[in-house]
Amino acid sequence: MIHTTKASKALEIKDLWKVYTKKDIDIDVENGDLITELDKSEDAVVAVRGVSLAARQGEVFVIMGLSGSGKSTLIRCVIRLIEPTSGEIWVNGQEVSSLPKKDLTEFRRKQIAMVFQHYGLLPHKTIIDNVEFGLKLQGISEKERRERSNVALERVGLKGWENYYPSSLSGGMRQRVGIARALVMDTPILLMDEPFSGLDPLIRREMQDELIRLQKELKKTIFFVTHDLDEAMRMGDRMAVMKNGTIVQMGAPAQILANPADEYVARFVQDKRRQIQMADEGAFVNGESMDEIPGEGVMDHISRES
Ligand SMILES: Nc1ncnc2c1ncn2[C@@H]1O[C@H](COP(=O)(O)OP(=O)(O)OP(=O)(O)O)[C@@H](O)[C@H]1O
Repeated sequence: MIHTTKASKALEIKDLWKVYTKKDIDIDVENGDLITELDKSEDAVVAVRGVSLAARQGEVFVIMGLSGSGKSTLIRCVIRLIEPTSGEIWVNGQEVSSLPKKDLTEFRRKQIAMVFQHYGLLPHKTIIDNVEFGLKLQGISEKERRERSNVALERVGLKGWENYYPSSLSGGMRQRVGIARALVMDTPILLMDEPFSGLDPLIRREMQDELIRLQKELKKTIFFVTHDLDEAMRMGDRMAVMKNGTIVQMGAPAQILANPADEYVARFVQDKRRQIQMADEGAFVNGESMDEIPGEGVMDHISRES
């Protein structure tokens, strides 16, 4: 069961704003007139506007939205790869937003590992060297590095591939290395920015299953960005839908599907609702039994709502 006490919040974002500006200017986000000005200006982009959310320990929290809605900016602000304009970020009781720069490396090392869409593997290093690279930077002994990297590679199903180079691996396998590289750091939180977007649909599905399996085993808190509703529904315990820098709806995927808050969300979910309605009538979609489609209990919600 998921508890909602303060202590169970692994990651909390409070009223976060990010305004990209060409010039270095002070921005008071409370000043509505200024924000309206900036929205019109060609010299600024208000990418995230007043986002608040909390991911609970051990849950997969998905951020979904169309391209340009602010997902990547938000997830990068969490580890301050991008500096927020204002707002607070709390990770396991620590305020990240006010950490001095010198303490950021230590914070990232202990708390959060990130997996990107483009795996970012070092082409001239072997798979095992890629996986243990972060540990090496931390000065961990070679013996421990090897042991931990072997465990991580085994977890993602790449035992036996230690001494190959990234160029010998398929896209799916490279992303497994990306995940192993994050797991080996042994952080309680994983940030994943469209990690499976570049993969073929079948491989993507396989990777989603793999991550769900790993999640059950390791119980990490995962903050997962995607623009794909199917993926959001498969992966997410809860999800937030972003539009133009704000969260327009947040909740369990089944609830959102059943009761979209506005037209934007409704457009996202309409195909899925149709699929589920067809499944209820015993249909198959894309050759797949609809039993495979996640969101148990959704039809109950839908029929109650419609
Ligand atoms: N470095 C930057 N400088 C200026 N504007 C930026 C910068 N990075 C992103 N933006 C703008 O901020 C807005 C949000 O972009 P962001 O990449 O966070 O959205 P996204 O939902 O992740 O989109 P995508 O899925 O395409 O990556 C967009 O209008 C984008 O053009």
